[in-house]
Parts: sequence; C-alpha cells; structure tokens
Amino acid sequence: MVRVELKNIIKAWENFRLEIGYLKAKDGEFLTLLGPSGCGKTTTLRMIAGFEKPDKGEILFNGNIVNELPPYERNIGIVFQDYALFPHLTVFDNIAFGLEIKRLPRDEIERKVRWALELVGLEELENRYPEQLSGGQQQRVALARALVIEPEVLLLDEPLSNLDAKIRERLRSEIKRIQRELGITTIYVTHDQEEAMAISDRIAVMNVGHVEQVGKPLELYYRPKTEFVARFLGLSNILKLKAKDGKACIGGLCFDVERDGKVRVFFRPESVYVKPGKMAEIVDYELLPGRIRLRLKIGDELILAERFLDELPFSVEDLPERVDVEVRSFSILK
Ligand SMILES: Nc1ncnc2c1ncn2[C@@H]1O[C@H](COP(=O)(O)OP(=O)(O)OP(=O)(O)O)[C@@H](O)[C@H]1O
Repeated sequence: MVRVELKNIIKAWENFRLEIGYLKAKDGEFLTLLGPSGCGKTTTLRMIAGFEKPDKGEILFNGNIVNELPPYERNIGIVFQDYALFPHLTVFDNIAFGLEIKRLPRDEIERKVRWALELVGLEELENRYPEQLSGGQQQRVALARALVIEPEVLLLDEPLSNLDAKIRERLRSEIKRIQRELGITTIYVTHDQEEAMAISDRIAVMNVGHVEQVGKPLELYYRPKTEFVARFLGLSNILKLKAKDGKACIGGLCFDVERDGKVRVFFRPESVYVKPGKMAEIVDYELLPGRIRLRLKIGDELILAERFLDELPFSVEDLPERVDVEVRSFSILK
C-alpha cells in the first residue's frame, strides 16, 4: 500500500496558478478532490500520475520523491471520464492490454483478466466490443483495465460524469466496494458534492488554485471552516453576529462562541429544531419528499430549518405562526 503526499506544490500557467502546501492520501485511503470547474483538480491528479510536472515542490509515494518518474513507472491505475477504450479490441483484450505490454505469460494474463472481469461484474461480456456496451459497462471495463495491473494507487478523474443518474449511483457504490476490498489508495476527482460525500473517506475541497479544507465528509459538512466550503457542500445558514462575553445572540437564539467581536456563525437547516413558541416567525415553507423546509425570521435575519415531517411537533395543516428555535450543531467560520 502507498501513501501519497504533495508538498509545497506550485504549478502555474499564464492564467492559472495552483498552490498546495500539503496534501496527503493515507495508505488505503479514498481521498476525493472536490471543487468547481477550473479549480485545479485535474491538474493535481495529472501531477500525481506524472503526466504533468510541478514547477516547484515534491510528490512523494511512501516518502520517496517521484517527480522524475514517468507515469508507467509509478505503479498507478487511471480511469478517465471518457472511457478511452480501444474500439477494435474486445473487453477481454482491452483489459489484457497492459499485461501484454508487460509480456506476462498467457496463462497469467488469462487468470488476471478473469479476476478483474469478476471484480467489476463483466464475466459474461468478455467477447463484446466497446460499441456493443452501455456507458456504465464501458466504464467498468476501464476500471478493470486500471485494476488488472494491480496498481498501488488508483486515480479516477470524474469517472461517472458521462453516465445517467441511476447508473452513476450504482457504479459509485461499486467503486467504493472494490476500493475497500482491495484496500488500494485512491484519489478521485469530482465536482459533485453528493458523490464526494457518498464515496470518500476524506475530501479535499478545492477553490481556484488551492485546497480550502480537508476532512471527513460529515466533518466538512457540519463544521466547515470557510464560507466557500459551507456553501459548496449544501444549504447553509450564515449569521453575521457580534459576540459579547463569549456569546453571540439574535432574537433570543444564542451561540456559545467563546470569543468576542464579529463572528460568522454557520449551521445547516437540518440542525435547526423547532417547537411552538415565540422566537421566530414562520415566513413561508416548502414541502419536500418526507420533509418540510421552513423559512424563519429571527431578529432581522432569515434562516432555513429543515425537518422530517414525522418528527415535527405540529402538523403541516396546522403550522403555528411562531416557533422557538434550537440549533444543535454549528461552527464559526474564518
Ligand atoms: N496545459 C495547460 N495550459 C494552460 N492552462 C491549463 C492547462 N491545463 C489546465 N489549465 C488551466 O488550469 C486551470 C485548472 O484546470 P483543471 O483542469 O485542473 O481544473 P478542474 O478543477 O479539473 O476543472 P474541470 O472540472 O473543469 O476539469 C484551468 O483554468 C485551465 O484552463
């Protein structure tokens, strides 16, 4: 297994500069680079793969600098967004290709390809050509082809973005299963926050040219450090308040912020609990499958609350005009 580290990386083009002070994928970890289009995810992955050289800084595998190693000497498997299969080769031969280049004996190639076919559930389709496969099946072939060489690091660049929603969900849980089964260090690029939350051990959220925050999915979701991370991962409440004696209050709702002066208090709509009372006015609401999203006015600010219908302390037909509000999880933004 391999630990991948990036240290003091700088990569600049005319109109873009990427700087990463330190980033690590631990042994066997599933690390996702998540961020909007153009923030530098692919460039980061390409440097790890060896297709691109950093202007400055080091890329290390298990503590050894690999900057000068070409991709084929880094022991990596790569899956791209466009499956990039050979159209004139069968599924079997597409997967066998990398092993044939290594001139492995025929029976070993057979054995390894069958193992990879089984891993991705394509045993029945080994004689088909890529054009005879669905997008999801083609991406499975690409995955099998990346894994058959038994790489120490698996790199995936938006592997699911050309597939429709249902297949995407199925394939993502399969990628996760295979990754766990093999315990292979994996670095995954996506701009889809739900996908990143579902699949990752840890996520590095990137914003133009840098990493904003690294953490476990729920840690980033509930305790983002910056407004960018908060907003990128979902619906946010952000209140700009003035704290005194360690408390920041608005309309009777107080947060223990353990500092004084201006603070930005962040919380998710799901962290807001309501019950009949006086603190906030229900301005309007929206029904979602099984849930209700309430817009509340507290002091002179609007906040969102989201609750499952079956845990509301009143019925939707009989919403009170005002409610008391409790926020059970919040963080202070930088
Ligand atoms: N070879 C290159 N020459 C010049 N600029 C480049 C080159 N490769 C990438 N860039 C620029 O670097 C920036 C980051 O690109 P990159 O592909 O890493 O972003 P990304 O986060 O992966 O975006 P996307 O999700 O759209 O692929 C972009 O502004 C891009 O135009």
